Amino acid sequence: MLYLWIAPRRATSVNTRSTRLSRLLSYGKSPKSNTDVYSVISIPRADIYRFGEAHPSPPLFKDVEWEVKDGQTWAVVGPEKTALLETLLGHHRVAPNPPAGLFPFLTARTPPFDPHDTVSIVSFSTRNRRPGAPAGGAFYDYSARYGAVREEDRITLRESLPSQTRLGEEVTDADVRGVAGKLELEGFLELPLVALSNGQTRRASVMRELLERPRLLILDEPLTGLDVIQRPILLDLLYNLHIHHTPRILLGLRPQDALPKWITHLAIAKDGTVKTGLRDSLDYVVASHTSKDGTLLKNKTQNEAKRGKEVVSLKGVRVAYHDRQVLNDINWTIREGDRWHLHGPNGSGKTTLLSLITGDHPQSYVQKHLQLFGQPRKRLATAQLQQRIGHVSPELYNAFPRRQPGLSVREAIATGFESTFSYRPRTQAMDDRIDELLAELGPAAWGKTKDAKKWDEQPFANLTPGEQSVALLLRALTNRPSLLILDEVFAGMDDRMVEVAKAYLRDRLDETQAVVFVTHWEEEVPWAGARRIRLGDGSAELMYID
Ligand SMILES: Nc1ncnc2c1ncn2[C@@H]1O[C@H](COP(=O)(O)OP(=O)(O)OP(=O)(O)O)[C@@H](O)[C@H]1O
Repeated sequence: MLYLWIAPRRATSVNTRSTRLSRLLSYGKSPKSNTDVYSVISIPRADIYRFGEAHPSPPLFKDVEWEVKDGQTWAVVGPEKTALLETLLGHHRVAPNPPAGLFPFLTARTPPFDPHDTVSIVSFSTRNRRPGAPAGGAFYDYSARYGAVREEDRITLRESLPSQTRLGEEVTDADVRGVAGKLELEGFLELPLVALSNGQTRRASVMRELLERPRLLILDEPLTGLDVIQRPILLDLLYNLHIHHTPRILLGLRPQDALPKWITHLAIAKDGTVKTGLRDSLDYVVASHTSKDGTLLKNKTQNEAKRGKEVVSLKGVRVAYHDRQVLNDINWTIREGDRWHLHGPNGSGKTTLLSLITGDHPQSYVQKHLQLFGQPRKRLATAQLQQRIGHVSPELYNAFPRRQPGLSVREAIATGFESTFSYRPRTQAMDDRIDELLAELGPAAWGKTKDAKKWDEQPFANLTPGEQSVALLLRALTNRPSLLILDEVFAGMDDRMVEVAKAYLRDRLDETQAVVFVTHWEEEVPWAGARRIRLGDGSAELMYID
């Protein structure tokens, strides 16, 4: 067993504790001196196995030697980083068991802390079920946030916060305001959770964990979905928390995440090994994800004079919730063959704007000018509209059904033909199209040769998060839709999957297909000459590069 110690609940007064929580979360204090320097993480030399797998099955990692000392700042990187982080959470077996426990700083103290109570993870690589979503993996209606909020979705951010820490201490209003302020969430505390944007939701998850006051907080891919302004704010906050031990922080970073300056050490999990050491002593290069050939769009339809027919036309579009104006007077025309990069800070209204185009937003019916595929939105049934749009988004990813055993990968991809979320019988032509897409974008293309043939037969829910993202991209492509909306489409994918998907989007789409690509990472955009539309302060700014 991984966790050897059970900590007795501590009996310190609630008020003293919560005052201390507020104090420790504040900036500008020097770290407390720590004469008892314990190892934070210790794996002297061990192999790591999946639980339940009999000897002599090959280990997940062989000959791991990893020691994280107080005062060091570590990031875990590499294609197998999530498995290494899972090991810290007790999901895998460490053999032999580290004699002082995996976390000597917790277990070597008197009385010891139980890591179950004091080590937490916020993971954006394996996405969590949205609070309020049905248990058991059934599909839920992610468009609920756009209409009248239902009773069960009414829970606000403030109501979703813990009232007690992991160790039973009270979380006060001052604690909540302190953390909300640092994560720029003060203005959202009274909003229903469903109303929060993707970036706001991610910051809210970090907030919840901080209020629970773990002793070690692991953040897997914390920069996913954050805009360029929020990234340094979050990293600064994490660094300050780390040096004050409130709590200690361990980061899991994606290949394209620049290493924060304050990271001193790396653990690289790759090919069944874990290399550890000072960051400069290891051979680790951040992936650039820029287009390999760097050429501008060859597609002639980017030229204004030769642009194709209108696919979407918006004039004077507005969306407001009570006194909160989210979109104000937006004008935008998308034409056949266009490649758009839609960007803007977290909460600027990107998802809202796209939900008008996909017909998910009830206010799409009341816009003065919203023409889709040459017709007013009102004249198009939503189902008919959605069959012409291939759509990937974090909201759709989270809502996609993951019942066990549920849909197979092939069945999940096939739901794209009718833009549904449940099993539909397939024709031979549909299977042929799926085979074609699998050959170009599936496991054989990103180098997973083992079991590649059977990849599409397994349950969708069993895929890794990156593989699920690939399957949902295939789902969006099945119908050769006139409009593709790709919102954070590469989330969770590894380097190779991203390269393959980018090459496909660059070279294999039909000339007439229009694409709206949403990302906070400029380097993810597959086309060097994409048009740009930026949202901010409720309005839009257009940039054409021809
Ligand atoms: N029902 C609602 N009531 C009040 N505000 C809402 C509601 N729904 C959305 N909002 C607000 O509208 C704003 C725009 O949200 P949206 O999801 O469109 O942002 P975004 O640009 O996609 O953000 P991100 O980059 O974080 O995904 C957010 O500030 C959000 O809190």
